[in-house]
Amino acid sequence: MTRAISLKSVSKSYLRGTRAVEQLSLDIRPGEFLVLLGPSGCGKSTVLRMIAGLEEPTEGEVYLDGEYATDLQPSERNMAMVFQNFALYPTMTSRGNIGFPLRLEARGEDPAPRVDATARMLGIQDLLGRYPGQLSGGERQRVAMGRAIVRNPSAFLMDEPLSNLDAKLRNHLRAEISRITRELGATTVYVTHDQAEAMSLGDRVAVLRGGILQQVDTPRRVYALPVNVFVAAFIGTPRINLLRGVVRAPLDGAMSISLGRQALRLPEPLCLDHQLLRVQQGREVIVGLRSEAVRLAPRSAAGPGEVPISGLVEHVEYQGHEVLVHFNTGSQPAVVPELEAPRPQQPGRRRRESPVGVLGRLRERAGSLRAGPVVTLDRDRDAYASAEERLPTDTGDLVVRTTPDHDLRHGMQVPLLVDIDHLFVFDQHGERISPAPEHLPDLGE
Ligand SMILES: Nc1ncnc2c1ncn2[C@@H]1O[C@H](COP(=O)(O)OP(=O)(O)OP(=O)(O)O)[C@@H](O)[C@H]1O
Repeated sequence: MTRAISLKSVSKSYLRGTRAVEQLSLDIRPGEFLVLLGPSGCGKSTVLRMIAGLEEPTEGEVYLDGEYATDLQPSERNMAMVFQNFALYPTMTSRGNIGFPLRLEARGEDPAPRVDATARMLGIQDLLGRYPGQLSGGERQRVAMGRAIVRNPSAFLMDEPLSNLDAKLRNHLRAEISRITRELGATTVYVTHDQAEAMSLGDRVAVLRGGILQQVDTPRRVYALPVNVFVAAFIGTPRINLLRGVVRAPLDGAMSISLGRQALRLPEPLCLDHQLLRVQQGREVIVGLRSEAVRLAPRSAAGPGEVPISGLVEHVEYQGHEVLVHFNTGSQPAVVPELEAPRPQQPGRRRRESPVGVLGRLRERAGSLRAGPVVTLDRDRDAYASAEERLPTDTGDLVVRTTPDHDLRHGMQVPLLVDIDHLFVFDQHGERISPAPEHLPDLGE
């Protein structure tokens, strides 16, 4: 059994006035694996709890299989929840823990056959006689999964179920959760702040920010066509390069986007998306370049759609199979306040004056605006300029992913080719303007 879950303009305010979720509408298809993704405090758990019936929406409605369900008790919804702190009863064996919901639900019925079938599915038959204190973290989480599965629920609601486990186990259980939910065909809503987890698990990913749904789409599409600078920056590792640019569209010359000391000349004939950028002439924009959109190669090697720039090597991060090269291209990074983490420092180099004051103010502003404009360059022009003048630039403004076979050292000037097909342009409010919002290329899905 599986079910459709629909939220219609759902909002939730808590007593002290916190607006945790704002006008959220979402249709989750039967059997779908939907991931709710966003930074801490963006309202993911509140959405999940409203679906479970543990929290009542302040406004809006919940529908299950098309039926009005806002007022249904949690027990009437036939959903199972799995939390990160998989609380098992310490005085019961795994068999007792898994069979517990059945004993409540179907009194007098022998739970053993269903407990055994569930344990087989999870590969934990050998653990049925053990108490929680005799199990590892991963084994305990599997028993907790067993307790959720055994009732044959129509939907699973999972709130960061793997966050207490180490990375290796997390990867392993992630694959298992994916397998089991697909085998059962149950609709699954999974909360995480880990974008890699979201991308690997979800049929679709719903990205939240400040209680507002930003985008819901397949992992491939949220990566390839983020609706705004927040989604672009939240999805993908290393983080997308976001640079401040100005559109130059002279009537009698080639169009380009100036990036401070250098410019990206848009290849001619201009594609439709770039023609549409003409109206931005003279305006500040945010240029988004993923680390794979730039390669280390001379101008002479440029293919169609590749334009040359150059960068000064600031820092080289060896990662074994690949290398992340931090370049200084003389451009100014655009800041996404909620996502800004301290940049790594190079050993032996002193950080210039701390930018905490200005960035702190920007963060406060972003917090008070909640999901308002991400970066308002015009109004914050002075604040941004001063923030950036004081930002440490010794880790570069452009991170490029490459193979380990380049011999790169600090201070080298390196020719780069930017693949303009992978260029994003966002307006001053952080909304994507190129590729144009209505542009939906066939991604072969
Ligand atoms: N019971 C409550 N009373 C008051 N405020 C609450 C309550 N529960 C959550 N909040 C607030 O609502 C907002 C959203 O919280 P929620 O737990 O849904 O976020 P989250 O995205 O799941 O965060 P995390 O990833 O840290 O768990 C936060 O600002 C939080 O402080």
